[in-house]
This record gives sequence, structure tokens and C-alpha cells, in this order.
Amino acid sequence: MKASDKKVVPPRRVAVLGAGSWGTTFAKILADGGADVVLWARRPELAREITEGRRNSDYLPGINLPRNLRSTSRLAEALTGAEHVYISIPSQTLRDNLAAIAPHLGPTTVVVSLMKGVEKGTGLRMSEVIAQGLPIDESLIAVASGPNLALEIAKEQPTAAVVSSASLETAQAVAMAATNRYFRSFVNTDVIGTEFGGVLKNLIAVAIGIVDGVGYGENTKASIITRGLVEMTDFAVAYGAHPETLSGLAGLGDLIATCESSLSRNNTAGRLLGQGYSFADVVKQMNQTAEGLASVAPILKLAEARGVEMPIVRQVSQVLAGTLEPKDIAPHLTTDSDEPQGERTTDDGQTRSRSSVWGSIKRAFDQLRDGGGSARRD
Ligand SMILES: NC(=O)C1=CN([C@@H]2O[C@H](COP(=O)(O)OP(=O)(O)OC[C@H]3O[C@@H](n4cnc5c(N)ncnc54)[C@H](OP(=O)(O)O)[C@@H]3O)[C@@H](O)[C@H]2O)C=CC1
Ligand SMILES: O=C(CO)COP(=O)(O)O
Repeated sequence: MKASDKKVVPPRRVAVLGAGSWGTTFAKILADGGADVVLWARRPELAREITEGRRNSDYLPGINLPRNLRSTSRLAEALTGAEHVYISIPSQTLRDNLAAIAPHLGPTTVVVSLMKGVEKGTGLRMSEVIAQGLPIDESLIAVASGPNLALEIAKEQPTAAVVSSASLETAQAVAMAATNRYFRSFVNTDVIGTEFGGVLKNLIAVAIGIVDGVGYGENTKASIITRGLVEMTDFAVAYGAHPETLSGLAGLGDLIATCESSLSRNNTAGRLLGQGYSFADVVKQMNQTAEGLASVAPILKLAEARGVEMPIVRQVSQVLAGTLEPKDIAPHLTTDSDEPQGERTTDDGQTRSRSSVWGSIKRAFDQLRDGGGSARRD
């Protein structure tokens, strides 16, 4: 029997780990899709409120939660018997939590990352951290990403997402579970592009928040969003992503949602920086997870390793470090080097910064000068 002939069935019992705004919302999505959901909250009083009061007033005030969603603060109780496990905690805490999760997984349990960060010390994507920290096959790991501002979805405003896994069958099973009357999941197998899309749009949203906080208008923001997408695409493609993924829901879609909404914590953190608050003050004021703040440094390191220019992310890091005045931010007007600026669309239809195109031209000339043969088109 071919893999494609195998019938994909949705899970009956699932666990969601992390009862913050996204974990609780995703638990509701899965419950409204028909699954029996157990949501792990690390605080017993919150678990009690969710199960008995059908509310999570800390994170989703005013939202009623469905009957087939209950909560526990006991990890083993949440995990035992779960066919799918969805993880939604701050990225920097994932590795430590995996050690506690591992003993409770069955041999075919599917593990899905809902997180949009990279690990600070290693630069690893969340699915890579999961692969290192859990004794499971890559085909059982999936990620979900897209324009998914939690509170809008908790209010059942319609939206869509992408579920990605190295195994199409796994992606399909997760997408089936995460589809209901207001939420639609599409599938792909580009895990790298899907994951990096979610990480990188956070950094552009911080930049948008900064210029908003300074008081700059729509031209500035539109320029940063447009150039930001080029930066995201250059980076993700350099790490093996398909460029189309970055122009889909997990890239452009999420970039628009996050840059446009005051619900976005990354956007909010940027706005506070733009209004003159220091990085330390912003961290103190944010009582929810703004992943972009922790992702800036590892992403710049990864960019450097592959020679990708990221002027927007670089200027965000300078504002965070206090070495650039927010009002001087104009990342779309600069490049990492003194090469020509602008953009052009290459013959393969992919939009690249002219500086990276310029890099290719320069390399070709260097080759010719060094007698390295004919200039090859990129
Ligand atoms: N909110 C959104 O709209 C979306 C968020 N995401 C992603 O989901 C992930 C989680 O974000 P979100 O739910 O918004 O964050 P929140 O800040 O709303 O919630 C964080 C959750 O993680 C728990 N937590 C904090 N520290 C730890 C720890 N050390 N170990 C275990 N659990 C911990 C918190 O528990 P406690 O309450 O006890 O502190 C809380 O349940 C992020 O990667 C984010 O990028 C993705 C799409 C949409
Ligand atoms: O990922 C999100 C929307 O898709 C949520 O963005 P924030 O983490 O900035 O709130």
C-alpha cells in the first residue's frame, strides 16, 4: 500500500501543554474540531478555573471554553493516552520541559510545536529542539504557524494556518484535528520555511512597533514590511526553505497580521521601545511572551553564518542594545554593507535584495578576474 493510500484519521484524545493565550486558544480550536482535549496549566488554580469555570481569565478574558476541554496541572495526567501533544510555552523553556514530557509519550504520539522562536544558545528551531529532546522519529514531529492572533481566534473570527511535517501523513492528521468552522489548516512539508516564517515575522513586527512608537507613518511601515519579507525570504531560503512558503500564510500572512495588530506582543514591545522605554523596562512591562526579543541575537548569528544581509533585524538589535536611537531607525534605507540598495526580481521569479544580487555579480566578476571560468548566472 502506498503512503498516500493510507487513511488519515484525526486523533480522539489530545493534550495541549501551556495554558497561556495561544495554548488555551489552540485547545479550544481542537475541542471545537471534535477532539477530547486536556490542557496542561502549570498553576493548579488556573487549571481549576479552566475546568470548573470554563474560563481562562488571565489570558483570554471573556471567552467561554468548550465542554470537551478540561485542564490539569499534572503533566502525566495530560499526556497519558494523548495521541497528539501540542506544545505552546515560551521557546526558551522548551528544552527543560521536554525532559519531563519524554517519559509519558507513546510510541506513535505526534508532537506539534505551536511556538515561534529559536533557542538562544543554539539557534535551533523548535522542531529541532524537540527532535533532540524527545526519543521520537522526525516523521512524528509537526509545526503549526500562520496569521493566528490568539484573541481573535478565541472569539471565533475565521482564519487559517499551515501545518508542516516531514511526513505529509502526520501533517494531514494534525490539520484534520486543527480544522473547524472558524479555523482551517493547510498542509505542507516545508518545516524549515514554515517555522522560520513565524520566527522572522516577529522581528519585523518589533521594527514596525518601533517606528509606530516614534510616530512615523504608513510609508515607513509599508517599506519595512515589504523589505522585511525580502529579508525573511533570503534568510529562510539560505537555510533550505522553499521561497513560496514565505509568501504564504506562514510568511506574508503572519507578517501582515502581526505588523498590523496592537494585539501582537512583539509589535507592542517595539512600540514601547519607540516611545523611549529601555529594553529592560519593556521586558518588565510585558506580562506575556514576546518571542522576537529573544530571537534577534541568534537569528543575526545564523544570518552571518550564511552571509545573509538583515539590515532591519540588525537595526532592531541596535535599538534593543540602546546603541541606536529609535527615531534614527530606517533599516529599509540601509544595507549591512555599502553595496547598492534596492531590489529586483531575479529570473527565477524570486525577489532578492539587490545587495545579495550584487554579491553574486561581484563573485562572478571575481571568478573571471581570477581565471575561474565563465560567469554563471545565479
Ligand atoms: N498568542 C498568540 O497569539 C500566539 C502565540 N504563538 C506562540 O506560542 C508560544 C506561547 O505563546 P503564548 O501562549 O502567547 O504565551 P503566553 O505568555 O500567553 O503564555 C505562556 C504560557 O507558558 C507558560 N510558561 C511560562 N514559563 C514556563 C516554563 N518555564 N515552563 C512551562 N511553562 C511555562 C505560562 O504559564 P504561567 O501562566 O503559569 O506563567 C503560560 O501558560 C510562543 O512561542 C508564541 O510565539 C503562536 C501563535 C499565536
Ligand atoms: O504569532 C502571532 C500571530 O500569528 C502572535 O504574535 P505575537 O506573539 O507578537 O503576539
